[in-house]
Amino acid sequence: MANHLSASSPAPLRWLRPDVQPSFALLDTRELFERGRHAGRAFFLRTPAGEGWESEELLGLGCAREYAGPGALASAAPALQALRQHTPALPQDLRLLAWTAFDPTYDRTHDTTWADFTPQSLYLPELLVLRRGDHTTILVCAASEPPQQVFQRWLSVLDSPHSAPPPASTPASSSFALADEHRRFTENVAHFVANPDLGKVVFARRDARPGVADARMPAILDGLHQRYPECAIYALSPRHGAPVFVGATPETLVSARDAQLHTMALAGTTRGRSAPDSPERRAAEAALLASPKDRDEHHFVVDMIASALRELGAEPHHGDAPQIKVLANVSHLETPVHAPLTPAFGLLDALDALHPTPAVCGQPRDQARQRIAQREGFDRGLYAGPLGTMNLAGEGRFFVALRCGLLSQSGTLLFAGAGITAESDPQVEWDETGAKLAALGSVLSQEAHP
Ligand SMILES: C=C(O[C@@H]1C=C(C(=O)O)C=C[C@H]1O)C(=O)O
Repeated sequence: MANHLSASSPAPLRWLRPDVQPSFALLDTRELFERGRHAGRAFFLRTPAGEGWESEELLGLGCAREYAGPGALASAAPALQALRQHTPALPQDLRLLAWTAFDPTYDRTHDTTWADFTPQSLYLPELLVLRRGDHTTILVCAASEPPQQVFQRWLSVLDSPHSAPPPASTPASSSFALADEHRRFTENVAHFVANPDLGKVVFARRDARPGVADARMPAILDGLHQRYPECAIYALSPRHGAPVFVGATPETLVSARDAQLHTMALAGTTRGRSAPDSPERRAAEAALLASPKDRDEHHFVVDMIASALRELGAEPHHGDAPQIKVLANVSHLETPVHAPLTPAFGLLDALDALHPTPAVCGQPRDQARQRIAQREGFDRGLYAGPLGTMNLAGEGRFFVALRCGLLSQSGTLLFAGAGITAESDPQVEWDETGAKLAALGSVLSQEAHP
């Protein structure tokens, strides 16, 4: 179970690097996620090569130590330093896994969709499996039990293909009138356009899909990877039997590696209604590059990222004009932003300063976040929040959890949003969210009729 530690009580951690490759090391990481999630917390992340990183697959099972609750990420640095001091020779390749809700202060009283997910967590899993090409690293961390015992426990879970099905989980969509979704979203957009009192606001909406059979999880993760090879594919189940938050995101929130910080502005979207590289998609991308509405929407994000980094003491660099990021379902405007890291700030400081960018929230940020909480009508939970991993040297990669859904046996709740400015058209924005929902939606439909 998780133990909540403050920096002042840094109990030493025990760890183990098994010297024999266990039998499960031969199995697909997605299959291990499926087996492991029936026994405890499970986190899967497949990241593409880029920003100085090789592509890798990571699986974290269980939780040996957790820093949870408000400000968990922002205030973690001293706690981690204490942990390193009190646990000699902690391996550098150990990973902390983390997520933050889009709005950790959102009042969940009337919306229990995300009840299983603590709004913020930074934690060390009990079992970490890291795969890069043919190379697999396995690390075990233990808070109180001997690490060998923790390892044996996970071995017996992972060696058995017949994991017990989870108990019936909270029906993800039960408390919502999804029928109202179109009316609420388009009214929100129309209302904003009639009185554009902010530069930009991002409104989201949901959709539901039927449940998928339990054992289909590995196939869903594989389907996402096949269709979105340039995206980070993620799945998180916070405890035994909880719903699984799953998605394929194209958006890096922040990455720190080799003294360089990387982030991006990703905003401005075209559906193209056709395959990447088709003449029709190319024409839509040219129109996107020339669209003042999309360029405006994009520039809010570039400007905010650059000024947030400058406030941290960084010197950000980026190109003058956006490029096109092509995905199977949509194309986006993208501006990569880089900055040398300095001793004055680290990855978690940058994450705290950048989230939420106007790509998922709006500008000015606080007013936009308030507007979303007042008008959107549901808890975004982890949708549009940061999700990623970091090593103990402070290098890591965090993504914006987009193109996602909350899967339970009773159904899947999908989430997507669109940047709204004074020039927005409600139905066009609705259609854009439809194309974004299809990222996971199309893979789920394939899985329903394999
Ligand atoms: C909000 C989402 O996507 C974000 C909004 C975009 C836009 O408005 O054009 C584009 C990329 C993302 O930064 C989403 O996928 O739900």
